[in-house]
Amino acid sequence: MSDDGHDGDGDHGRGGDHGRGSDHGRNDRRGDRRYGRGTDGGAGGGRNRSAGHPPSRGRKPQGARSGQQRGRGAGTGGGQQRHSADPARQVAYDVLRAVTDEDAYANLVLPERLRDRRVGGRDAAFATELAYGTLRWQGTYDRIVGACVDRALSELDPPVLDALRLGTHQLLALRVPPHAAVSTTVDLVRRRISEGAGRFVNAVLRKVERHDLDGWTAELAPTRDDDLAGYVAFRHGHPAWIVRAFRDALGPEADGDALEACLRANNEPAPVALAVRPGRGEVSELLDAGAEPARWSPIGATLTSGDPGRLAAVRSGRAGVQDEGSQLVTLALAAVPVDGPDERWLDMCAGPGGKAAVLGGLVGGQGGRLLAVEQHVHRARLVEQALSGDPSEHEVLVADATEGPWPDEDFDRVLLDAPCSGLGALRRRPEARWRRTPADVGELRPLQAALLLEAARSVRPGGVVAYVTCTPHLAETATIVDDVLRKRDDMERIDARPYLPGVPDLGDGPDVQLWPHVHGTDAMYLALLRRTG
Ligand SMILES: C[S@@+](CC[C@H](N)C(=O)[O-])C[C@H]1O[C@@H](n2cnc3c(N)ncnc32)[C@H](O)[C@@H]1O
Repeated sequence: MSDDGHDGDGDHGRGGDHGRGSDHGRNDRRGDRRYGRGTDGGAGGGRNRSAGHPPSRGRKPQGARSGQQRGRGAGTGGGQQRHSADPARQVAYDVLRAVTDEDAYANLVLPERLRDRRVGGRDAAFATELAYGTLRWQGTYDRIVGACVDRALSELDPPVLDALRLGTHQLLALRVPPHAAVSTTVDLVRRRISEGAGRFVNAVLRKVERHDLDGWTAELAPTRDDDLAGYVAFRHGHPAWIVRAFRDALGPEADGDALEACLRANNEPAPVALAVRPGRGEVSELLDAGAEPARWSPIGATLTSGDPGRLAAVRSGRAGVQDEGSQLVTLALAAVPVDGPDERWLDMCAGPGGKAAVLGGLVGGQGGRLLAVEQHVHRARLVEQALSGDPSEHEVLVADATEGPWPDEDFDRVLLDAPCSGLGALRRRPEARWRRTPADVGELRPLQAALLLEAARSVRPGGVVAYVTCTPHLAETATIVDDVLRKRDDMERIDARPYLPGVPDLGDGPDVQLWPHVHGTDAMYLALLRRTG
C-alpha cells in the first residue's frame, strides 16, 4: 500500500475504513438467483453452445464438474471451491465479487487473492488486467450487456452480472480469442454458480461477441458531434458526469482529443513512483536499486518493475511510495520564499503521512518543527509511522482541523491537502469512478472551504498556505479558493508555476493543475496563497 494519501489508500475523503468502501452501502444480494430461471431464455433466445466449446485454457475434464450447483460458492471465492486450472480468471472474478458484494477496494483485495490462490508471474499480470480493466469499463460493459438481455440489469444475480462483465472485457478489450473468452467464462460460472447460470452467460456473451467496441459504440453511444461527453464516456469507460468535470477543468482551449487523451490515461496503470524522505534517504540509493530518476522531482524515482516493498530504503522508511505530483506540490510549498522566521510548519490533513514525511524532513533540516494533524486515529497512526525515524522535531495530533486547538497566526507554512473526491487518481482506483457521485463533491465543498478558512487563520502574515487536492473538479479546486479569498481580503494568490521548476505545460496560472496525460502524474491541483496582513 502506498503511503501517499492519494495513492490508493482507499480514501480520499473523510478517512474511512480501510479495505472496504464505507461511503456507499450496497445490498448484499448473495443467494438471490435471478439469472435466467433455469434456462438461457433471459438472453433472448441464445443457443446453449457450452457443450461445443473448443478446448481452452482452464477447462477441466467434464467429469470434474459433476454436482454443478455450487450453492453459496457464487460469493467471493471462499475456501470450498475446487482448485481451478485457470487461476488468473478465478482471482479476477474473486476481486469483482468482493468489490460488488463487500464494497472492497480492488487494489487492496487483489494482492490478497493472488496470495491466497498462489498466483504469480504472468498469471498475476493477467489477473490484474482482467480485474482492473473490467472494473474500469464497468459502465460501458453494463450498457452492452443490458442490450443483450431482456430484463433490467438490476434483475440479474450479481455474481452472474460480474461474470458477464468479465467475459465482455475479454471479448472487447483483450486479445483473448472469442471462443476462449466465452468458454472460460461459462466454465467459471458453471463451477462457481450453476449449470443454468452457465447457459445464460453463454447465450449473453454470444450476443456481446457480435460487435467489437467500435460497433457497440456506434450502436449504443451518442455521436461525438451530438454529445461529446456522452460519446467519450461510453468509448473510454467513464461516467458522463466525471467526463464533464474533466472537460471543464481542462478548460475552453482543450479539444475533444485532449479530453480523450486524459480519459485514456485514466485507464492505464500508474507508474510506481518513489520519494526519498529528506534528511533520511538519498535518491542515489533508489537508482542503485534499479529505479529510474523521476522526471522533475529532485526527491523522486520511478520503479519500472518489481515490488517497491523489496527495496531496503522503502522497508526502512528512508523512502516511500508517492506519486510524483504529490512530491511536486509538497516541494512547491517548501520553496516559496517567506520573510522572517520559517520554523513552524503545519500539515492540517496529514493521514496517512506521505507529504508529512517530506515536510518533516525539510523543516527539520532548517531547525524547525512540523505539526501533523489528522482527524482519524487509525490514519494518525500511519502518520506516526511515516514520521518515525525522522530526526526532526514533529508532533502528530489527532484533531478536527476545522477547529484547530492552536492560536491564530501560529505557523509560517501550512499544507492543506484537503479531503476530496479523488477523481485525479482514477488510475489507481479502478472501481472508484463508478462509486463516486456528484453528491460526494457537493458534500465535500463545505468541509474544504472550512479547512481553508482555518488554514488562513493559522498562518502568520507573510506566511504561505498550499491548498492541494487530488481532483481536478473545479467545484473542489479553484472555486473553493475563490470563495475563501472573497471572505479573506488579507490573503492573495501566488503564481505557483515557478515553484515547480522544469515542469512543462502548467497553463496560465496562477494555480497549477497537473494531468496524467500531460505530466504522467495524478491530477493534482495546487493553489499557493500568501497572508498579507
Ligand atoms: C487527501 S488525504 C491527505 C493525504 C496526506 N496529506 C498524505 O500525503 O498522505 C485527507 C486526509 O484528511 C483527513 N481529514 C478529513 N477531514 C479532516 C478534518 N476535519 N481534520 C483533520 N483531518 C481531516 C482524512 O482522514 C484524510 O486522512
